[in-house]
Amino acid sequence: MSTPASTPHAERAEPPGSAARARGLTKAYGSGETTVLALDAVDVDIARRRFTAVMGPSGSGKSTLMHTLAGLDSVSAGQVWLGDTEITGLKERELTQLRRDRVGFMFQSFNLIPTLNARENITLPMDIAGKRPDAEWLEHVIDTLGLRDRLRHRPAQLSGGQQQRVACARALASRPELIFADEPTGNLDSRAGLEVLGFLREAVDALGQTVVMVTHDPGAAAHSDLVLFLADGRIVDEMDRPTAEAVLERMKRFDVLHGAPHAPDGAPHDTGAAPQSAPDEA
Ligand SMILES: Nc1ncnc2c1ncn2[C@@H]1O[C@H](COP(=O)(O)OP(=O)(O)OP(=O)(O)O)[C@@H](O)[C@H]1O
Repeated sequence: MSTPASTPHAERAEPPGSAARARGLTKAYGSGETTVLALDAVDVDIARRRFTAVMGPSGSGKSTLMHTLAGLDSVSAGQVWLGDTEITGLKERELTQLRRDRVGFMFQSFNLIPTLNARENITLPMDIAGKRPDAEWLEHVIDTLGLRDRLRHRPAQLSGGQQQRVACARALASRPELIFADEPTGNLDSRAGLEVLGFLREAVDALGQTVVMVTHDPGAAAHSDLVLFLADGRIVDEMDRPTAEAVLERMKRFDVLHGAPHAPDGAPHDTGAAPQSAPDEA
């Protein structure tokens, strides 16, 4: 692993401020009586070079928040900026180009191409865009993710964790301003999951990237710098320097509020926590 001082990134000065920002971000699905308000006037700032986790009960709007911040989904009202560029109102073509240039994505399914080897998968988005990778940066990402001796392997010849590392390298390869990760450890065993979280952490600490991760796992959220908690389409709380225990306790308060019909073992949680009258409004 490289130290921050030795990275090519370290010399690159970035403007301070937010990597992404939203004001009054509202997303409604459907119309009339069947309208679902997935996001309800959300204000959020995603700080540069930080690892932000997004948590909340099922249906609270986590994926919708990520998709609208990334410009993958339109908004019903409000404004979204990626860096200094307001993306709400951009035409689809401009948006596609902006996403391609400035955003990296990691999803639960790695979406690797089976017939391409690891290196080809990593550079595929840039190849499609007709862009040449920054060679120094690419080699640095490959070494940081420990993929040097796996570059000629095809996905089927790699473990799940290695495949996810390739997906991580692919998200980093174009040196995006912002990486969105949706449940990136969801399909992995705990060891491989920890590896991926370590690499996302490394991407922030050593490579100076900005990461936003949606997760259901308090242990995964504990790798972040800041956890945003969503409930019913609103950011209702946040936690700096989270621990798994503190995040779990906070999540249990949602269970109390929502009746927790589906704990992992099929039984409601016995939280022992006092019911809250209302979540803390941020
Ligand atoms: N395409 C859609 N059409 C209609 N309703 C939708 C659509 N996508 C999401 N919703 C609704 O919007 C709300 C927020 O959904 P979202 O997927 O953002 O929640 P989430 O917190 O990511 O949930 P989970 O943890 O279960 O993945 C939910 O009530 C959901 O049913």
